Amino acid sequence: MEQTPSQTLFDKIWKRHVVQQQEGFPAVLYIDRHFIHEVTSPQAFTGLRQRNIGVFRPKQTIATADHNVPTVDQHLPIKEALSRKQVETLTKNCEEFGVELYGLGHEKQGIVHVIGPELGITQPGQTIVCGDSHTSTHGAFGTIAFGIGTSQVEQVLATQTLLQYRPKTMLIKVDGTLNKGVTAKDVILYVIAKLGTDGGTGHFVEYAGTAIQSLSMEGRMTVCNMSIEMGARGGMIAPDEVTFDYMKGRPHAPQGEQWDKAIADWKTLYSDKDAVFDTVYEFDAADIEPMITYGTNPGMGIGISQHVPELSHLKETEKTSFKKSLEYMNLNTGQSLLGKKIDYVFIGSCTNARIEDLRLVADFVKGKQKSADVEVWIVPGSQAVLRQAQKEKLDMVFSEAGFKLREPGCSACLAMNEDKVPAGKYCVSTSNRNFEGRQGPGSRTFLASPLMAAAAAINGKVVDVRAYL
Ligand SMILES: CC(C)[C@H](C(=O)O)[C@@H](O)C(=O)O
Ligand code: SF4
Repeated sequence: MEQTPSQTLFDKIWKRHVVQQQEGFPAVLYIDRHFIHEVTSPQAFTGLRQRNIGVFRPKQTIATADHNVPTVDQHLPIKEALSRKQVETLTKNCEEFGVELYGLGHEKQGIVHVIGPELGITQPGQTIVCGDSHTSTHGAFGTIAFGIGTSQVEQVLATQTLLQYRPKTMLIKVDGTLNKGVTAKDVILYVIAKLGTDGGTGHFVEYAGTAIQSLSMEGRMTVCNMSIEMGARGGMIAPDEVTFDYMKGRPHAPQGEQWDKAIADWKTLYSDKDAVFDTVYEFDAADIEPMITYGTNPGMGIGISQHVPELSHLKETEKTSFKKSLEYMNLNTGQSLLGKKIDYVFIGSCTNARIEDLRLVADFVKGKQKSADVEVWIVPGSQAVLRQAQKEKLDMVFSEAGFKLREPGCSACLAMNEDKVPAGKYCVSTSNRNFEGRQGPGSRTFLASPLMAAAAAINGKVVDVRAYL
């Protein structure tokens, strides 16, 4: 009998989902799970309506309201007109087309990439799409998960399939033990700083190696979440015991006999020993220190003991945008960020607003007080995270420290609601993007881990968290 050639994890999942493939054309790919939110779904539903067609498999689409929701007084009508309209439109569309909605006030509401995994809707081996770039988060479970545009949202609603060219594959291996104070967020900020914001272009990444395996599911989600920030189509990690333990008993996870069957299948989801990737990078965990970004893209990151690069380190073509970026941030080349005074701290987003992140922060700030000059927002990723935080009395720890625990949503990650960092102010943020104006017009963002953010909140300036552990 002919032996199956070695396959990557990506190929194994991809092949299972190809409905049709003609040479030279995109594959027709079956989609297991489709998440939607209020920003990128309205035109898709309008398109269906215009063509007089329904949602082909409504049970495979799950909706939540996250980008435009306020994070205080969620029980009241949304004040801001545009946000209110977006959320109302989503509600109407879901009702009309028979899609389950975890809307504002629903106990399962939250950021789309937080609730999918938390409810067990995201499962190893699936194909998952959403009209949102950070759909890559779900890859932490060993799925092919990626963001799509609104016209593709319409395609998936109508057919449960998508036309896709097979991307190239990339292996990013991080071996070794993470240093004290170094978290999953630092790992991915480090990788992006090394590869640049276009380092992953055209590729689907698989993260592997002992440092990646040592991460919790929350940590793995943080890593996969930011794959898109280096231009990759998505990121994935082979499922293992950590994955299965996380999945077990979740509301939508398989039960009983189905569970055993699922586990047997999920155990086959890994890249074969001799599988060939188009591109391979290897890193040593020992080289990674707590990271911080200084510029206006997530690739502009440094270890906290390092300095903003000198212009002489850059290619001629990079110099202009680099200078513009530093002007926006009001920083200088060669400068250390240590001691830089800050105004806001945002602990939230689909990168770092899971219960583990909140626990880490609470553990660090317990018995400490925030700096009087800093405003601190903690925005849980979901209602479930909020409830769990309250159950564990983390809310008390936060309020004693002067941190405000708000209600779930995307919030100041992209400031589509009222949570905006004012112009010129500095914010240490656990989110994934530091673009110009991302957290509000003129706002300045330092991306970092929840630990680094918590330490900045207490000290009122950028510090090396390792000095406080
Ligand atoms: C609004 C949405 C389309 C967008 C995305 O695709 O990522 C947002 O979630 C973001 O993080 O910028
Ligand atoms: S939390 Fe931020 S990155 Fe995540 S989906 Fe919302 S806006 Fe996008």
